[in-house]
Order: sequence, then C-alpha cells, then structure tokens
Amino acid sequence: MIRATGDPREIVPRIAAELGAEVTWNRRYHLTDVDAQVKEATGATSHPGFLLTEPWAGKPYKVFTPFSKAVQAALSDAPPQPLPAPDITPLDIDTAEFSDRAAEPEPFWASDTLATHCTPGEDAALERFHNFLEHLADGGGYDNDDLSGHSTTGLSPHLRFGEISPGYIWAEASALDAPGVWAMLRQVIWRDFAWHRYFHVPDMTTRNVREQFDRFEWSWAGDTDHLADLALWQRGETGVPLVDAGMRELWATGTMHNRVRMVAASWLTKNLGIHWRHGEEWFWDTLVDADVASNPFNWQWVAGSGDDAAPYFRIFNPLLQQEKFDPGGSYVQRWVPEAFTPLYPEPMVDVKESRKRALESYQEVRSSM
Ligand SMILES: Cc1cc2nc3c(=O)[nH]c(=O)nc-3n(C[C@H](O)[C@H](O)[C@H](O)COP(=O)(O)OP(=O)(O)OC[C@H]3O[C@@H](n4cnc5c(N)ncnc54)[C@H](O)[C@@H]3O)c2cc1C
Repeated sequence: MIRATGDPREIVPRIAAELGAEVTWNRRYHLTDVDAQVKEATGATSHPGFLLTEPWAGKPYKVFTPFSKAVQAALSDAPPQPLPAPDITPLDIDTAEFSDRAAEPEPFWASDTLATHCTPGEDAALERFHNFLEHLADGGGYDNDDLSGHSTTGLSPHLRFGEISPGYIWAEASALDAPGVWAMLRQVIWRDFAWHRYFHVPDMTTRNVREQFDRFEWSWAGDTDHLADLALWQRGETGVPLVDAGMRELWATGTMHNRVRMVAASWLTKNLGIHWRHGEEWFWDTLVDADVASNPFNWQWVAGSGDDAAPYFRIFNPLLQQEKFDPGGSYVQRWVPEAFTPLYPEPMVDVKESRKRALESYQEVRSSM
C-alpha cells in the first residue's frame, strides 16, 4: 500500500504517471470539485458504492418519507449487485519509495480502551454484519432504543470508512425474512438521506438549514460565557445522569448510542442554549463514525434547524428518557457509577426551567418572522 499526504490533485496524477497505473475509485460526495480535477488529469473511472442511491438521481427531496419510498422503489427495480472483483496484477514495486512517512501516524484505535470497542477493517465489518443477520434470523430483532447496544448493527464506523457497502447490506438483509430487517434498513436509508441533503445543501455543516434559526439566540464563538458549560457537557459532568453517561461513553469508546446522542444533543442545544455547531464539532472530534453528512444532519435534526427535523418544541426530558429507556439504571451505572450516590451533583440547570426558557426564546424567534 502507498500512503501519501498532500493535495490529491498533485499526488494522484504524479504517482499514477510514475507507475503507469489506471485510476479508479468509489465515489465520495463531498470535495467533488477536487475529485473532478483528479479525474480530468488521470482519466479515472468512478463507481457508486458508498450510498444506496446517487444523490443526484431523481429530484432533490427535503422530507424523509417520500425520499425513503423513492429509494425503496429504485432498489426493488434494480437491486444492488456486487461487481466482479477487478482483475488486478499486483505491481512489483517498493511501495516505501512512494510513501510519505509523515502519512503514517500511530493508529488512534491502538489506544487500549478504544481497541476493545472498535476493530477497523473489512473483515471486522463483514463479521459484525453477519453476526447481526444471525441475531435477526434467531428472532433477536432490531431495537434502536435498547441501550445495551446489542440490538443494532454497530456498523456505522465501517460504513463511514467504506469497509462495507450499504448496497451489500441491503441485498443480504432484504433477502432475510425476519422481524427487524426493515426497521434496520430504514436506518440505512436515513444515512442516504443525510448524504442526499448534504449534496444539495453543502453548507449545512456550518449554517442553519432553516434560515429563521439564524435569529435564534444560541451561544456561539465570540460570546464566551457558555464555554464553561460546554466543557461540563463535554466531560460528562452536567449532573444529568443519562447525558453524562453518554458523554463519558463517547470519550472512552468513540461511540454513543443513538437515543443517548439525541438526548445529549437536546440538552446542549435546548436546555443549555448552546449552538449545535459546538456539539457537532465535539462529536466530529470524538466519534469513530464521525461523518461529514450524518453528523451535522442529525445535529440540525435535534436542534430543529434542519429541513425534516424534530419540531423545536419537542424537547427531550433527559430524566424521563432515562426512566423510559434505562429503567434499571444499568447503562447509567456503567458510565457514571456515582450517579446514584449523594456525591452526584444536581443538574447544572433546572430541567423544567431551562425547557421553559428555551420555548420562550423560540416563541420570540417565531413572532419576529
Ligand atoms: C446528534 C447526532 C449525531 C450523529 N452523528 C453521526 C455521525 O457522525 N455518523 C453516523 O454514522 N451517525 C451519526 N448519528 C446517527 C446514529 O446515532 C448512528 O448512525 C448510530 O448510533 C450508529 O449505530 P449503529 O451502527 O448500531 O446503527 P443501526 O441502528 O444499526 O443502523 C444501521 C446504520 O444506519 C445508519 N444510521 C442509523 N441511524 C442513523 C441516523 N439517525 N442518521 C444517519 N444514519 C443513521 C448508520 O450508518 C448505521 O450504522 C448521529 C445521531 C445524532 C442524534
């Protein structure tokens, strides 16, 4: 393998010319202008594989349900098929000659704790997926509200790094007649939807998709009063057990359960009134599945500023969420052992008061429209 750092518009054509190699890749859907230039310089061919459907196929959708129907119709007309493996003759070269040593950092997953939670690579992805299919076939079901983490696929880092393709997931899972298959595949369509929206609104990573939220008084860089609150949230010291458990799980393992992501994000943006971009940046830095499209898409979904988002007034009550989704307290106990002792602090802001304040701020924005 050759590893190199720098501008692909310079590096890829140079190495391809030196080796006399043909260039081919699985498409990505950001930095498309860079890829177009590499393509022009090298005559590269590109293939779909990272998504179920190309984001430019059909009309731009803003709402998930019609998008999901269109994806299902397209896939039932033309089910995803793997291409035959290309006939590649390995080159007899010393790859070290072409590699740039600076491009070989210590892999982050080598750290002891992360390594016990995350095994990168295609083999690990396939093993995880096939184990999950067996779990479904045995009647185990899919449940993304089960905080134990055993009832979802755990494939997001593998999908993020292209170690398994959603088309393969679709083809294998849809052939299985077992409860939970379609609920799981629906989530894979959400991933496509996030990329579809990102393709059509590329600045959604930094800008409120719904412009009226530009008037919302979130705390953001420049106004620094909120930074101490942000740090408590990042460290999992908010005094809200479910939020703290999620944030500590994230720091230790590089992942967090979807339900808890929603609750932690709601606490930050609504109860603490801190801009979703702060949360998005922290997740970007800490999640092993941090994804250019899914991360901002989901933050805007929770914050209410996305196109097909949770309505702003639907504010998660983290205490009720804990009662409902972690009734025995085992998830919280695992990450915040002091949560059920007198040592544990009160929530940094009152749950009901802060909810009321958030709703009042929202009313102000609405009435100024
Ligand atoms: C605030 C917030 C930020 C998030 N950031 C990311 C991110 O950076 N990267 C990321 O992959 N997911 C993100 N998600 C979505 C979701 O939390 C993860 O995809 C999910 O927890 C992964 O677990 P799993 O692989 O077991 O998923 P499963 O439930 O088994 O679902 C199968 C696959 O569908 C996709 N998927 C599931 N839920 C979603 C969703 N809501 N949006 C988009 N795709 C989804 C994932 O690729 C996942 O692997 C975020 C959610 C929230 C609320």
